[in-house]
Amino acid sequence: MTEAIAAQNPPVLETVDLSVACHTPSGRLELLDRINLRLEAGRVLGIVGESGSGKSLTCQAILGLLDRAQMARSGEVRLQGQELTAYSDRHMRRLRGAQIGTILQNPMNAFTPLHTIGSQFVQTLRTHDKTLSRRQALVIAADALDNMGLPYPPRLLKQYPFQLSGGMLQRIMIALSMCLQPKLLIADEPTTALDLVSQLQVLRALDRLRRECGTAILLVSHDLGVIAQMADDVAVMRHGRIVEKASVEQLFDHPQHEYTRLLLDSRMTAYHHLEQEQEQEQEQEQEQEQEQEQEQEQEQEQEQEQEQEQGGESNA
Ligand SMILES: Nc1ncnc2c1ncn2[C@@H]1O[C@H](COP(=O)(O)OP(=O)(O)OP(=O)(O)O)[C@@H](O)[C@H]1O
Repeated sequence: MTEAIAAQNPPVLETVDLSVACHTPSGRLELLDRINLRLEAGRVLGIVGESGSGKSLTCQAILGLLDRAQMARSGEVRLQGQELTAYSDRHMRRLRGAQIGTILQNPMNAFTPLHTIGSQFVQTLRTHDKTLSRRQALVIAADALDNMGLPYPPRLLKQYPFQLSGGMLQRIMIALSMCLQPKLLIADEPTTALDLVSQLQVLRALDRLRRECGTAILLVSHDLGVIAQMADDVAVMRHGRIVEKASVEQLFDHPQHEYTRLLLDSRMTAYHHLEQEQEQEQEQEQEQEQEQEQEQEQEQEQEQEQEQEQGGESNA
């Protein structure tokens, strides 16, 4: 009975033993080893791990974006219970955008440089709903930008990608996702290239997407702060494998795997170093201030002495 209910409500994303190998002149190289992930609607699954651990490759394998001449994928990728690995490239292209959204580290790559933001909205929205007129699509686009708190949507729609900041483009991408309401959003280091204020705005936008559209988000980040803030569950990757999976609370409070502890420690150490550096800077500033004060006092004393001497001389 429970199995029947589970089959009726499959997770938005499920990977079963997803593996990727690369053909090299010296032989076959295993890059991803039996990745098993499960992500429900409206939830955020974080993937963390050091550089080269296989986070981006996992995203590409799910999206069907691997270079087939170079890489072999095995295992299963299911979107709401539908197995995707047998889909043609054309079918996958249709699925990406309509049901699977992507937000990548460099938002500039997601836009065509030669077209305005408005044209890109119109093109994308009309690909998914052919009954929409250009004017209707622009109204939807302006609403979506406004809804995302982006300033002056009509002006934004007339601008080209190169005229906008990275944070702005990321939020425009999320606004576009809001229109398409994908079941799954794959966000690979979406805040890495951004300043702190833009990071916060993008994370808030992602949070709205999941709350208001029920989109399930696979969030890759090397920043444990971002994961702690956004994710419900976390998978820790190392050398192409998942070494630990847990709820975000469990992972941060009671990490089980040695490598997870190391990752958490290195973050603490990084913060510790930062704090130490800041303290040292403050101490140096204080010392400089004290030295300046002392110099000023000495100058004042010298001036007073000179005045007294001059006073003494004139009295004499
Ligand atoms: N096209 C490719 N050909 C051969 N090896 C590749 C290719 N793409 C990735 N790899 C290798 O696969 C491994 C995982 O790479 P991946 O980009 O997924 O790491 P990552 O965890 O996303 O790292 P980062 O945080 O630096 O982006 C790395 O060892 C990388 O060198």
